[in-house]
Amino acid sequence: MQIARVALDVPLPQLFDYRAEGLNEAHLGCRVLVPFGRRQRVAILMALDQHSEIEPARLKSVMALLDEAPLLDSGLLQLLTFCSQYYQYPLGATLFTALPGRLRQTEALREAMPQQVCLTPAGQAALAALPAQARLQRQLFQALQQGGDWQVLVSMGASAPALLKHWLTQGWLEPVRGVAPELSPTDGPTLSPDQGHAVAALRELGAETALLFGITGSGKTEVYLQRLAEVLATGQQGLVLVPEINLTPQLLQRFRQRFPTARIACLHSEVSDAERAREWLACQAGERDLILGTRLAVFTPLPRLGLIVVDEEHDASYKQQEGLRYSARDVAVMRGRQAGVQVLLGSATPSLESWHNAQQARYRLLSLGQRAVAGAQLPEVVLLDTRRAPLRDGLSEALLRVLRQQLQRGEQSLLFLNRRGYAPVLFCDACGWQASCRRCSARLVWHRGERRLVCHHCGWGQAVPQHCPDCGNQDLKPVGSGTQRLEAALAEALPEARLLRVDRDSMRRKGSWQAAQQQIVAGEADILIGTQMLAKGHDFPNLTLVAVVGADGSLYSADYRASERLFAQLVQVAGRAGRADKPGRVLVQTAFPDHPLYVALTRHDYPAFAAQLLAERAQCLFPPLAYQAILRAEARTLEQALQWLQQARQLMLPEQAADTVEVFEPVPALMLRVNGRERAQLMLQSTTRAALQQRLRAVTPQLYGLPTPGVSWTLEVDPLDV
Ligand SMILES: Nc1ncnc2c1ncn2[C@@H]1O[C@H](COP(=O)(O)OP(=O)(O)OP(=O)(O)O)[C@@H](O)[C@H]1O
Ligand SMILES: [Zn+2]
Repeated sequence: MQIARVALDVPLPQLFDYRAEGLNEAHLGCRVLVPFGRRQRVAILMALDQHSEIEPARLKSVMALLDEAPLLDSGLLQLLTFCSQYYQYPLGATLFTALPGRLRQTEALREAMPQQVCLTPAGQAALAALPAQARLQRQLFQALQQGGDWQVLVSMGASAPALLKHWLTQGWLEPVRGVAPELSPTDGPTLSPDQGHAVAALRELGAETALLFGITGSGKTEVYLQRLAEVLATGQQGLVLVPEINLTPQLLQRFRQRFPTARIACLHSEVSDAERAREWLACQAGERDLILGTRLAVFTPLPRLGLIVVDEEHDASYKQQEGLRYSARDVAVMRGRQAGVQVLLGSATPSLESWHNAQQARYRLLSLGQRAVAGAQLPEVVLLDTRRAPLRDGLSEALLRVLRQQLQRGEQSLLFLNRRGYAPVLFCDACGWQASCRRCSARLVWHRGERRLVCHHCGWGQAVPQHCPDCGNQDLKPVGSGTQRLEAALAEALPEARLLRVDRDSMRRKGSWQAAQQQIVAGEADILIGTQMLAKGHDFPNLTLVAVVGADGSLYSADYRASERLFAQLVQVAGRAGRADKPGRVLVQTAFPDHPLYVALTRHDYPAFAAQLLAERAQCLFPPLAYQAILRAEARTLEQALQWLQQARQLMLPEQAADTVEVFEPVPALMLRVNGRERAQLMLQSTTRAALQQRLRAVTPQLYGLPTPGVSWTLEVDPLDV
């Protein structure tokens, strides 16, 4: 009896056995339909076997084979199997994460058909002697002599679809791998010496990983374009990953302009399900040359892959925060290694992980030290000491003065504050009451426009109370500033300025961000007020001043990654100033002007700052000098969560004292309550990745066996937020 071992999209770590006749090795990676519980489900065929642990009487049968050719080729299966093991996430759920939503269901079958087919030699032989009365078959055979469009062929007769599918399964037809059009990229600018050196080095490097460290505006994108042109010219596919917020129409435009004849797939969160499935299949059929996408695009099937680029490789959005908690950057590096293609990571502020790898010569380091546009300089960074300057609504008089000068000169300014809403705290100074969320251990943020208090963690909200619910005091005070408050204060102080606020609240409607960008480029706004949405990757030529306010809060955070992030953020936002011919300036309002982070910022010295952070991490044994995994549990009460983690810890403890994996005590999470559930976590840590992986592999399967009344748990490898 033949057994099919299949992967299902369920939160269980094993594969499932079914009886299956008529399947063979060529079907591995195809989808099949199987009964599961009371339902039918789509599964992926992973292995064929003659034996099963399940008694024959209890084995159910595969109901149908859904694909003619594997949906996941052996390379992707290998990559996803690795991800499942590395991230300790069930294989089935991992595979289904990689599939576009449509292809996880049976309905998508029509779309899974090839676009173009042609006869194989076997097909030529088998169909040459068709009897005269088989009219439709003869017509199809005739039409197929030149190869044919699937949609046209299936419409030739009522039974044409069935016939063609049958011929496909017989191996008489095969999908036509799209023939790449003549690729003639338009010319880019003459490369700067740094850029030229980087491109030459990458050409020599072969299938390794390189870190392109280039200051903002140094022309990293130009280096990617150059390398992609070379790769595409040899008929290979290029995969470019960017953070969600950077995948703008402008960026796509830049790629289209350079590669006018290339077939470009654009995969991001606003692409519809149907579109995503279509593009995915087109990539798989080799009918796309260039793939521009966000995190999830790292799993796109690419039979002719020749280069992977990860732009802004330090960006936190490459990390998936639910389900399969993968880092798309790390998966890209792994994919490159498995597929034997080069991976190019780029950033002005590399993650310490990548920087460390480059220092250790695991990655090849390439640097761009100058701005690309002739004459463009890095902006001067000036610290505004607020210790002696009173702030009104978060703004100092010195800052207002500079903003006024900017207005007179007709140049744009950007005010950066990474906190939306009006004020982060609503406070009663009679009794000390603060508005806080009922379901989270978080304060409610006052959104003045909507007259509401909103929790930024769970979304719960309420109307702003007229008086203090504890003591009745009517004089409730907003404490601290969000973007809305800055906007209101500026409207009062500089009534003649045209203000534009850019944050997740003001840009909620689809298309509004795009409209705002056009407005900025057209010079229809004088002062931009924004969160990190405004910080990244944009080129606004008339923007000459960036002012940073309210950044001090992240300097002394409990999260050891906070200062790495703040630095990256400030370099990014500072990099928006003076990108064209006018020089730019950056002002930072701070009460800690001697802090090493700000000092490094004024000197534009990422390497010095990185060296200092790495020294600190080495001292405390934090990543990248150690490897971590976090086991999180949540329940109605903290007690339950901690208890479950205690049991888990017993399983996880090392058997020998010499073991290098540390398993810490469970502790309450920094944000204890979210959405009415209480959370706790325990950390595993080791100085070697292999030891940590080995321990996780040994114990994770047992976690599924622990009793979990009311407790839900997740395991995260290489967590970014601890
Ligand atoms: N060799 C060159 N000669 C002239 N202009 C160039 C050259 N390379 C890039 N540029 C221009 O310089 C500007 C910045 O380049 P690019 O966007 O590639 O930089 P980047 O390093 O990716 O920037 P950032 O990381 O700050 O977003 C762009 O307007 C680009 O067209
Ligand atoms: Zn909440």
